[in-house]
Amino acid sequence: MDEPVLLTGAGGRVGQAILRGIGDDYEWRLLDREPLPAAKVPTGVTDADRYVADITDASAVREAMAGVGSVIHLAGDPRKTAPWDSVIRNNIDGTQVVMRAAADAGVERFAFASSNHAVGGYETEERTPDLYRTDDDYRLDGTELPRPGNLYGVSKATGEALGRFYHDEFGMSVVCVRIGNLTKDHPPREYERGQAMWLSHRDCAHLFDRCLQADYGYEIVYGISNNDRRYYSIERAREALGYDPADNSADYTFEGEPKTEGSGAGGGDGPADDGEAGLDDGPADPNFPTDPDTPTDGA
Ligand SMILES: NC(=O)C1=CN([C@@H]2O[C@H](COP(=O)(O)OP(=O)(O)OC[C@H]3O[C@@H](n4cnc5c(N)ncnc54)[C@H](O)[C@@H]3O)[C@@H](O)[C@H]2O)C=CC1
Ligand SMILES: O=C1O[C@H](COP(=O)(O)O)[C@@H](O)[C@H](O)[C@H]1O
Repeated sequence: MDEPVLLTGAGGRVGQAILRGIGDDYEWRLLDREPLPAAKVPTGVTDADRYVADITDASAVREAMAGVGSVIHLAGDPRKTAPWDSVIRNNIDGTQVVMRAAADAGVERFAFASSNHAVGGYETEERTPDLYRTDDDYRLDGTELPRPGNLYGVSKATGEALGRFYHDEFGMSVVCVRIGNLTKDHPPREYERGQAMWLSHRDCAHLFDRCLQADYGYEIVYGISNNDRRYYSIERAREALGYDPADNSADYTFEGEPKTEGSGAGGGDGPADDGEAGLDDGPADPNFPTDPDTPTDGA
């Protein structure tokens, strides 16, 4: 696959985890409404391949989309407390603009950053906190109906429905990745839910790499590491995409320290953050105030 890959939201946490892991493997078009500092851009990406644009700007998105073979669409408001006006604009309208431009440009593969919050409503009082524990065998596998627990989750479920539409009507291959909780170097600290849905940086890069390589029609998969604690199945991601995660939150203490000194996470494969030097995390989007109850440590 030699055509460029458009990455929206390239300057954010997920975008940087992807670029740190597979930044040298593709010809990128990077789009973000915030200008990307050099430290966030892989070597080899020219100024001409960097787009400072809002995803609701259809003509700017079409310009960035010209000649693109695949899209990873991350840009949006990531806050679970995001108000309706923001999710309507950034997550729903923005996703419609990006998917429409992709379908019109004949894009082959489209990976959409959905979220655990599209199904947060399954975490009922009766099921929690047992759900987050190793000995509980309840699993969501992507075939269940969306059950958002907030308006942000509604916007992600809507993005999944838009993907279904663009697959059925335009033949575009679409994978919706219900991302869990991405943190760098270690799972979320002292947070059972977060440890059950941890996605390490290297597993994140590997998963989106598979989204760019595999053959699929329309898929909904869960984007978490190979955690012992889990209530999301990763079987569909394995089968449909060839996802083979390396990390497991069980390799860390509840406080986030590696259990085996010197081995890092993943059973001796080196530290979980084994990405390229030169790219930094940077702040999350300055336009969106941080969720008051979201741990930002290590993200
Ligand atoms: N970080 C996580 O653990 C999870 C993230 N996600 C989803 O993954 C995607 C990326 O999330 P993060 O990287 O954590 O967020 P982030 O806030 O760190 O990055 C988002 C990036 O998108 C850009 N952006 C936002 N709205 C835009 C717009 N209208 N036009 C152009 N650029 C825009 C921002 O400038 C920022 O660089 C989001 O869609 C989020 O909902 C889903 C589940 C978990
Ligand atoms: O969709 C998202 O989910 C993660 C995990 O949710 P949380 O409620 O356990 O914090 C969140 O950290 C991230 O900001 C959000 O985009």
